[in-house]
Amino acid sequence: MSNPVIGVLALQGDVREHLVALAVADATARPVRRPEELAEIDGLVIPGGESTTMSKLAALFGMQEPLRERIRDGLPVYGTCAGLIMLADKILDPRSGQETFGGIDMIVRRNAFGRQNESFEAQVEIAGIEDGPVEGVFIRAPWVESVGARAEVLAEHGGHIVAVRQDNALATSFHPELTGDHRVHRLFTEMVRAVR
Ligand SMILES: NC(=O)CC[C@H](N)C(=O)O
Repeated sequence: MSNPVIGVLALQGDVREHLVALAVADATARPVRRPEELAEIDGLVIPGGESTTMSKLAALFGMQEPLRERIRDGLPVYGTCAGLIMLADKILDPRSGQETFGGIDMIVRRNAFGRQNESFEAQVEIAGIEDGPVEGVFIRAPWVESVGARAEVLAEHGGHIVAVRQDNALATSFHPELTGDHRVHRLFTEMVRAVR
């Protein structure tokens, strides 16, 4: 079977690293910026960056509503860090006017693990990923305060939820695209294949 086409939302953030990780994980990866491009992809990664800026740019590029709708219709999506925030149905501490795409019934807290200079790496066991823990890179990372009944917690760190899946939506507080270990991207590619 041919590789699934997986877009990386390229409004802002670490797009290039995800494109590389997806290519290693047997996907055809491409940047996505415009609503028309949503018709050409089987799945979408929302990268890390700054969720407040991403929210503004999504509105500016006319992506907010079309993407929200595609996610609601079942487009497989994977959000890392700021991308996790964009997939949350609710932010505990949003900037004024900050919007998300939603898709996962969870409440997130931005910058919960501290500021930039408190960034760290940690071994994270993820349900559904074999062969040991993943090296999680946490950069001004959010955590998930609580999840609704339909969301499944896949990982915790220090007693806080850091990876969640709900149906076709996957989200991690950390950045697996920065480590050279592409098992999380493989998990996502498999999710995309399963619904294609
Ligand atoms: N590395 C990141 O993506 C940081 C996320 C950032 N703190 C935000 O609120 O969007």
